[in-house]
Amino acid sequence: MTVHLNAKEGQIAETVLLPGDPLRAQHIAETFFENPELHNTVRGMHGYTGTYKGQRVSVQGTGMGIASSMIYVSELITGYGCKNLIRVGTCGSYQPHVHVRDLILAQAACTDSNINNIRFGAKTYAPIADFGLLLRAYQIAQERGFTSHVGNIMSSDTFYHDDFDQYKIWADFGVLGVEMEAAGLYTLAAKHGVRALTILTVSDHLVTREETTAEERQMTFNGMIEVALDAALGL
Ligand SMILES: O=P(O)(O)O[C@H]1O[C@H](CO)[C@@H](O)[C@H]1O
Ligand SMILES: O=c1cc[nH]c(=O)[nH]1
Repeated sequence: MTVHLNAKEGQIAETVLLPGDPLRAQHIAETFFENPELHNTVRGMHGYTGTYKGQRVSVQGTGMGIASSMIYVSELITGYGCKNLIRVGTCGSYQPHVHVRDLILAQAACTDSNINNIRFGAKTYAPIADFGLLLRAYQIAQERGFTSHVGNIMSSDTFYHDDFDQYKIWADFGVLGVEMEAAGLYTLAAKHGVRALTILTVSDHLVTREETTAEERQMTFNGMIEVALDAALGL
């Protein structure tokens, strides 16, 4: 047990999918896992372990934001020995060519969080995905015919900005979209020498203002889950 997870030793697999939403964790376990078992109940942040195509795999909700998700990522790595961490989340698109329901494979993550300034001071650390996982996920997405974009994203501490148009500075530098966790995940994975990737489904669009429903965000977006699970097979 760790401070925020009450799974027993050995109850969590080396590969863990990480949605922000604990109800998406339940949906993933019930839809994709054989024999899913609930491994965490602390704070209602549900986590499940089962098998996928015969390989043990877990899914753990992380909550929203770098602060919450880094607690779970830290405990999964240091408390349970997890080695392959794949975030499966939603994001807003910053780019006209990146459409709602497209996939983004986050090669790297900018952030407005102070989390890395605490570590690195005035120097800038560049949080990046594991290249092997990224390549596998991209190839699988291509084979399945999913529209996917590989590139830089923004992990923001702020969902509601006072100035809506502030995203344009990032869009001008090619950043594809915005979520709230990947930069923390990539930084911790690098520190501990484990693999990490973030796969996102575009749930809303900052340019066109198109949106999806909460139910769709919780219950669908299964394409990215298939990509994540198949990319981790054999690891
Ligand atoms: O869909 P999830 O994984 O929660 O990800 C995105 O959605 C939340 C904001 O609505 C943030 O956690 C953001 O990163
Ligand atoms: O963090 C997020 C997630 C989805 N859409 C956004 O605009 N931001």
